[in-house]
Amino acid sequence: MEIFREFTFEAAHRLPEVPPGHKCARLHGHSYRLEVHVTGDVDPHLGWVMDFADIKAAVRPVIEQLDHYYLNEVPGLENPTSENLARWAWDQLTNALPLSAIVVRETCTSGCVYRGPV
Ligand SMILES: Nc1nc2c(c(=O)[nH]1)N=C([C@H](O)[C@H](O)COP(=O)(O)OP(=O)(O)OP(=O)(O)O)CN2
Ligand SMILES: [Zn+2]
Repeated sequence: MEIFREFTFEAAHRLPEVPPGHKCARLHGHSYRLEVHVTGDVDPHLGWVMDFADIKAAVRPVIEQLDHYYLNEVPGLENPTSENLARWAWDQLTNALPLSAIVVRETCTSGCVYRGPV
């Protein structure tokens, strides 16, 4: 079964590789939403895959690197698209959690789903 927990953070970014005149080349910010999905068997006694609190504890140091930062200055996020942010978050968390997906939402209508390297 798959469970998830959602986190939010505020951050600024610009996209350095977009064509000249693209609006996203300009400095701007988002109220990001990061969903961390983990997978596993449901423990028959506890009735859960994992305590949501354990997901929160694992993700906290990741959010602390992002919240109220200029993402372009975070090592590994020099081109902070949703896609690169999802991959970066996966790499940060893959040793701590049995990940199945990372979902990044930049806005209410735009985002990406990363299910790990294939
Ligand atoms: N595939 C991607 N496309 C875009 C990304 C991205 O990370 N991956 N990022 C951006 C910008 O960060 C932009 O701020 C967000 O995009 P967009 O959905 O266009 O945001 P708007 O709220 O401005 O959308 P409108 O509906 O046009 O108002 C761009 N593309
Ligand atoms: Zn943006």
